[in-house]
Amino acid sequence: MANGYTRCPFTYGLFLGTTALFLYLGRRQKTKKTDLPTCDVVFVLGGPGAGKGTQCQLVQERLDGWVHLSAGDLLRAERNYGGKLCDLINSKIAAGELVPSEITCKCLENGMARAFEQSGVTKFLVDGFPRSHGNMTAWAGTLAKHNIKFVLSFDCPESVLEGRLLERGKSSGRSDDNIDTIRKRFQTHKAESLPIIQYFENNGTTVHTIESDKGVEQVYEKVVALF
Ligand SMILES: Nc1ncnc2c1ncn2[C@@H]1O[C@H](COP(=O)(O)OP(=O)(O)OP(=O)(O)O)[C@@H](O)[C@H]1O
Ligand SMILES: O=c1ccn([C@@H]2O[C@H](COP(=O)(O)O)[C@@H](O)[C@H]2O)c(=O)[nH]1
Ligand SMILES: [Mg+2]
Repeated sequence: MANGYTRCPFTYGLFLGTTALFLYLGRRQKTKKTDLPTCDVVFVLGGPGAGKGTQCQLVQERLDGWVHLSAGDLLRAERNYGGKLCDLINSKIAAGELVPSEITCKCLENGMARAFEQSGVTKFLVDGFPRSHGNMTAWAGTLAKHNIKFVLSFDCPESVLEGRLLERGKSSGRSDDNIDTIRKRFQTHKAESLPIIQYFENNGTTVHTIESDKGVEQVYEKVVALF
């Protein structure tokens, strides 16, 4: 039987689109927190497989108050949620390229807000961000009030990184832990992320560089001395 929607597919499409947008925004609203206070932030950088996640986890477990937020993990969670950003995030990660900065910053902002809401924490190890000048600009737009204590940069030869990621790829299930994407991630790191270290050094933010081709506990000894 014909009704208004079958008679006018455009109106029907508009109705569906608007409903989907409201549902999406409604879901986002639940995780949005507007009264996040000024927080302490340490940016943890380094090539793919440099040990950012491993060391941040140790700091979170062993030092009081610090919370690990991996930009990559937050993006993977957003992708897995399956919202309208899913395909874009998925394709960028699988290609070893960077996700648009506004999306990453929104994920970080929501992640910080959630952690604050849950346990009142205000000290964050931001792992794997910023990775480009665009990331820096987006951070300055919405997250500038936070206090960047210092940058922790892990340095490790590419041959070691490649071996670690291939090994991790046997069980990680990550779409980017395969040799082609690993090499693309190295390129992205050199072209877009390494210049950010230089940027911090030139602009008065302290950068601590630690060689991470040592054992996990040896690296941790150097890391913990900075806190
Ligand atoms: N110091 C280390 N010595 C040997 N293996 C390590 C060391 N640190 C981390 N690893 C291993 O290397 C792999 C990559 O480590 P991790 O996930 O911490 O790196 P990451 O910098 O977060 O990488 P990505 O950028 O891909 O997320 C993991 O399998 C981890 O167990
Ligand atoms: O700030 C960021 C962090 C990550 N990405 C994308 O995610 C993958 C995986 O990041 P890991 O830190 O290795 O978990 C990365 O290759 C990018 O595609 C990003 O775009 N911006
Ligand atoms: Mg990681």
